[in-house]
Amino acid sequence: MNLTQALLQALQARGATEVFGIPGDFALPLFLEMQKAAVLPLHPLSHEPALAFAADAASRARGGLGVAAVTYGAGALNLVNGVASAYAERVPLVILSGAPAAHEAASGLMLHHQVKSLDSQWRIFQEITVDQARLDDPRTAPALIARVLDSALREAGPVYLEIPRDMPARPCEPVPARQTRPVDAERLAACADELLARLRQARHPLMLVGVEIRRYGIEEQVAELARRLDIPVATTLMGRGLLHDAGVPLLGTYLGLAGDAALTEQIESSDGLLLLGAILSDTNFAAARRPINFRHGIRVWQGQVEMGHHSYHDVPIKDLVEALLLRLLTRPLRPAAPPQPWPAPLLPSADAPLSPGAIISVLNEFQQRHGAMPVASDVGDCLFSALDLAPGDLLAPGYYASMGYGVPAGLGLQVATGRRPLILVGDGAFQMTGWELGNARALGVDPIVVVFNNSSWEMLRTFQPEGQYHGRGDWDFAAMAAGMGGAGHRAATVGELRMALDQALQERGRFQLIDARLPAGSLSPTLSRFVQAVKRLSMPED
Ligand SMILES: Cc1ncc(Cc2c([C@H](C)O)sc(CCOP(=O)(O)OP(=O)(O)O)c2C)c(N)n1
Ligand SMILES: [Mg+2]
Repeated sequence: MNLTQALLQALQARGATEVFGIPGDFALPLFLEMQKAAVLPLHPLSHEPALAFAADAASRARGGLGVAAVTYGAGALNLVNGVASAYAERVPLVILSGAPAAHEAASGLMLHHQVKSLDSQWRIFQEITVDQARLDDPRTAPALIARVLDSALREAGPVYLEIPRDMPARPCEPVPARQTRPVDAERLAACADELLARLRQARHPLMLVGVEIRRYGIEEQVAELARRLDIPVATTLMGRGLLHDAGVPLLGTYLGLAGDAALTEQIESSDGLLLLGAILSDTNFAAARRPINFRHGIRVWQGQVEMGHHSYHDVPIKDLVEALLLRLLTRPLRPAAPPQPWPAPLLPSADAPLSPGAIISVLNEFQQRHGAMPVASDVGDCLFSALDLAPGDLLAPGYYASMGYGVPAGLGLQVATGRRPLILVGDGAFQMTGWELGNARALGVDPIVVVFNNSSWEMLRTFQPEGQYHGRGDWDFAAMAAGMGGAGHRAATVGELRMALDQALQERGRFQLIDARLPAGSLSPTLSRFVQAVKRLSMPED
């Protein structure tokens, strides 16, 4: 066995099902050994930012590790934004970067792709990953790989492996199997007992769930916990789509002033708010009608459990939920609530012009007729619109909010799960990474893409109408599809969009690109409310 085979087997054992990559001379030996090993399929894309987004989505959609492989310097540094997104969004991504061989590093010459020093790249990735290792000795490589990959899964974050180009073919021992750290049983018991006591004392307990319950694969257990606690559940913006088919009475998504007023009141007035795996971010809580006093609640995040003025450390969320369930065995289990039928969307008339809201109504009606599809959304008003989609699988960088995520994420989702996705993307974001659709044929995937085309960076114009630089011009995206191996559709009315979606669904084997033409200035209802909320919050109370 060589180092590459050992590495790939360890990745596969920890849930990876593919590698997205773009080689370069410092990574060619690694790519050739990956090809020879044939442990994981190797999927090239066109630009490194897409590698990170595709691997991110693969991990979110199926669980386990996502993997992106690049060359040193120009390749790896092109990946930085996507890795930073995975760090912020808590995604276990593995970056494999080629690097100069030991004798090259010792040559004393400035090497091509080098920045300030040969360690510059290492230092940059230290800042955006939870663990790193340089595999420059086959004797230490197995233990280093095991430690770093286990860090990615334990902390739900990206990790960095630097592989000098004289190492991939070196003989190497297998990588040890995954090790999970023992949890202090006494601390776990004390924490679970106090948490339940606080919930029992509360008159209006409520559970607000976030991304960690997906990252640690505990959605089913959390649904059972909600049933046994017999308390209502809501999701944060980032947690939208969680528990949607878990048979719990979901109240909806908390959006503060930008969301449902009754739900906002119920959450902000709860005297026993259990924040389970949710990040305390502005996207989740900035639009609060009144600041939530988390001291009165319980916050479970990144292995910490905060209650009142004290916290328990090293209490993994998965172990905590299991401990709580064990303490609730005596309570009658409520039968799983039937999934709530999503209200039949009221479709505007067929000749009505499109708006973000109308697009969502058509998509909800389309999915009601043909079955739910997983959704990958980019950042822009398409993401705010997506919050009005019927609850379903939704992948989006709602917190880090980098544009360019949607198309690569949809490709990664279908490669990793085989499920055909709907991709929602603005025209501005499509201009960044939409061209990766040209790889759909080679990847064997055929997503249905809806471009929210308002010829503008409309979110920015909403916040700054006086800006003269928000216009993006009239790009004919439908005409561009054929050149990339897909089918293009253009829709300006509700009827045209509905027909384009039905046609798109009928055709398999080619991606479908629907250029949904939006009148200038049309905003989704949720973004309009969000903008009003942010403006209200930024004006000091008079
Ligand atoms: C990579 C990247 N660059 C810049 C931004 C800032 C930004 C937004 C956020 C605020 O950071 S929203 C937005 C415009 C998006 O345009 P489009 O995709 O057409 O969507 P829409 O027209 O619906 O706004 C930009 C440039 C970003 N989020 N990500
Ligand atoms: Mg736009």
